[in-house]
Amino acid sequence: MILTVTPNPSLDRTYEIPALDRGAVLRATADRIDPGGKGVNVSRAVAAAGHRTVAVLPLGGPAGAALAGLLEAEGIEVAEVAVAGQTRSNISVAEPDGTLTKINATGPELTAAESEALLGVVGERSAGADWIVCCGSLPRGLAPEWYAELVARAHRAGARIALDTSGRSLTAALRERPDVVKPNAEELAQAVGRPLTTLGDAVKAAEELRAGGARAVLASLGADGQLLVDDEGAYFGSAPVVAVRSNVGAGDASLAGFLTAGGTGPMALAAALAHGAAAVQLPGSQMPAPADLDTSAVTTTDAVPLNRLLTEPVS
Ligand SMILES: O=P(O)(O)OC[C@@]1(O)O[C@H](CO)[C@@H](O)[C@@H]1O
Repeated sequence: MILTVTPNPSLDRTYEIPALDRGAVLRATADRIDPGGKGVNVSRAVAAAGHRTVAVLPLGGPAGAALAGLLEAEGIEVAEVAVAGQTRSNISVAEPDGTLTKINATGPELTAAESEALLGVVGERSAGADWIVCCGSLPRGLAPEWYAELVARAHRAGARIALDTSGRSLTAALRERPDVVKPNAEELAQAVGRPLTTLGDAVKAAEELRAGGARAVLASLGADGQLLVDDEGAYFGSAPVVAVRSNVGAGDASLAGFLTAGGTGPMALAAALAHGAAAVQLPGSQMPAPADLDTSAVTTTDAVPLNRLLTEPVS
């Protein structure tokens, strides 16, 4: 079973439009609502692959109720902490050339009691979890060390932890030795405080996160591919994408693929790549089902071309 924790979930609304014209009234050619938040997406991809998952969520107001309803319709068990604030709605505006503009709301402020209740529910639901997957931004009211506390408690309960967050909440959690952290290139650069221009820069940065406490680093590098750095060494891989439709949730789909494929080594990296490539070719934050995956085109290598320039360098 994979238990996901999303402290700041959302209803994700996606509007497809011909072109983003600032200041104009724009008519959408298509729109959709997805249950959202990074851990929620991991649960959706895990469920789509036929594995058991439970999503731990603070939920409040009509958007919170709608989110729970959408997840239940996808067959995902929700472990809810009722909160007084309103669950947020996040907006994506997608253009035909693959450009995506996203507005993420702040979300509710959690009280100290709600924050503790959330940790409590994770503790209650951890029994039998193969992985506890902690994802996304922290809502107001939760200290940057909240994930560190969660990782410490989950390790005491014997579970493996995957963490996908950024900034201070990522760096503060490293000391508790999360089993996998999953930054994107920007988050990796931010964590080490330097630009990344080559694959070698990304490997060095991942090693620095490992020196800080992370046991393994799965880094998504956009169109360049993904990097896995763990005790065995460094692996790099890529998967071709025919046409980008929406990259929202692609990193979450990758993480789900990685974990359901064992959560370690090059086979799991290949699964992460196949899931990420499938997700960007689907609308909104739709998660790929097994039929969407094309594993034949994925390549991985442990001979990482360190001098290769990143197509989207982070400065
Ligand atoms: O504001 P956060 O927590 O950083 O990110 C939230 C979010 O952008 O992440 C998911 C995609 O990864 C979306 O479903 C959701 O809207």
